[in-house]
Amino acid sequence: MSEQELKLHVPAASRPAVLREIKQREATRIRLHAMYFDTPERELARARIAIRLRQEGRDWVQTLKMPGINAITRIELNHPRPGPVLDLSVYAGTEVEAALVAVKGELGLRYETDVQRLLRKVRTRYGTVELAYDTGILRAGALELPISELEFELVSGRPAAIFAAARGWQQRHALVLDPRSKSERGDALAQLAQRLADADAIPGDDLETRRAQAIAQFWAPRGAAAVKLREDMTAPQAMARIAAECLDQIARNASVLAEVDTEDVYRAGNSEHVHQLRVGVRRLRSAWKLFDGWIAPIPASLLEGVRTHFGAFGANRDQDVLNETVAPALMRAGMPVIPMEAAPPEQDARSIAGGKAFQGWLLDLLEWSLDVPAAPPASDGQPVANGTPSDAAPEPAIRLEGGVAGPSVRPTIIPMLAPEPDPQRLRKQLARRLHRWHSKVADQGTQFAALDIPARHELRKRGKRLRYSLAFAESLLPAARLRGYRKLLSRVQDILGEINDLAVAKDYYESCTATHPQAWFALGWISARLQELAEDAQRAFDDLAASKPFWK
Ligand SMILES: O=P(O)(O)OP(=O)(O)OP(=O)(O)O
Repeated sequence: MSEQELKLHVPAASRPAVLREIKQREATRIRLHAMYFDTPERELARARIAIRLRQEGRDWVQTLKMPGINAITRIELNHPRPGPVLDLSVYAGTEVEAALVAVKGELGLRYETDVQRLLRKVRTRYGTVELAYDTGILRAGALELPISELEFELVSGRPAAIFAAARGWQQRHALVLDPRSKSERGDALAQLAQRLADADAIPGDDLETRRAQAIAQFWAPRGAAAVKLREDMTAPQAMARIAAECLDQIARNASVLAEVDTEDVYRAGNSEHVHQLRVGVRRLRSAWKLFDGWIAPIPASLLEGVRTHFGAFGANRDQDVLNETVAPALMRAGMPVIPMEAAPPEQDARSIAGGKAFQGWLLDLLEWSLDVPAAPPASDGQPVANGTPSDAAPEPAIRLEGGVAGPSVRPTIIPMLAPEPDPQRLRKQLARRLHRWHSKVADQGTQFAALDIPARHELRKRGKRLRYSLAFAESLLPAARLRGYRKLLSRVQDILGEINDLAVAKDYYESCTATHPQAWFALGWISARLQELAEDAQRAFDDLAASKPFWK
């Protein structure tokens, strides 16, 4: 059995209004106390399995959950139990038997949840959704985290029903998408409890620092993860897989920035989360370009949202780079202190990340990514590129035409068998496009010294797009050739990145020379460094242009 569900965090300020709205219609209240099990080595969590025993009112239910085919689907096996007795024999002969037989360690209680759940059904035109508003505690050892979330589970109809319901609640109450299940949070909390216990066990006066490091690790930024594509995937399927990965990176960093676990207690979000969120957005935009023409055009609202939000986070990022990278380098080089801060960006990262506009965009993106539409057939009747709409009628194999004026009716004959798709189509398409992109970057790059600033900026963006896209296609391309190429490309990117940071800093220091003459020091230093970097960039591009082809 599988469940389709979306979860939104309810910030403290929104709780009274959410509660009021839930109670407007008849709602059922139930107390849920769940115990989750794993081995000391976290073998179940590593296999992405969660097993719990839960007291639901008076009943006991044993549940196993695993990830399903997409971000909102999970496989769920439920077994009523007479009491708090975990019975693994119920999984004999099921799809999880092999995974459980492989578990070596002894299962034990690892973390618990204690939740008050309010349940209510909502009907939308796409189907019925059950709302569950959970408030309570997640506990692992001596550590606790609050639970405050609204879940939307599909009861009947299409997944669009989940989004139709969730969108309204999200916009009315400023809710925040949180991709983590309770079990994922619980497992991470249990690991933190263990790390803190380990830190305490080692004597030394840096105990506080070690504890602080362990705590910060719990909310560590979510970097880019590898994507595995299969040769037999269609372009929309491949795009969906890539989009899921990018969205996860964006949403997880955003939820830390929105302080979903830490409101008013501890500041978990920092500049690295902003950076990684933006990396996620850039990867997504690169993928959109990579699949351009092979999938249906990206909806205008998604494109517009990406521009606005990326820009807003970008202003925060620029300031972070200035404060954390460029200014310290200038101080090291001897610049006298400038007693002035750059003006803060219009909106800080935390309020953008938790804001209704950005969170609404995330929901739209999630819904789109679950079922990426294929490219519409071109006017000649052929699907564009890799677009193979599954529900479209097959193209006619024979057209009967005749008569001077042409027949009034054109009968269509559908072939008995659809033509066999090329099993390597996706790989070939990707290799061809990446090759083209490489040629363009290499051609422009070898002229680097002669390019003006906007052209260099454009080239940097192309380089990034190529790098992220290569990473997406990596599982289908020859690994050994790719390794060398990737190194050359990231060398180019590092240099261009520094050039970009300095260009931003230059604008800032130029703006303050009148009031702070020390800024002249910064400008002199920056221009000398930019000169060096331009020479490095030229060399790096020449090496890239001379590299062995990665696409063959
Ligand atoms: O009640 P469920 O089965 O939806 O499960 P949950 O206690 O909400 O946990 P999760 O965050 O894993 O869906």
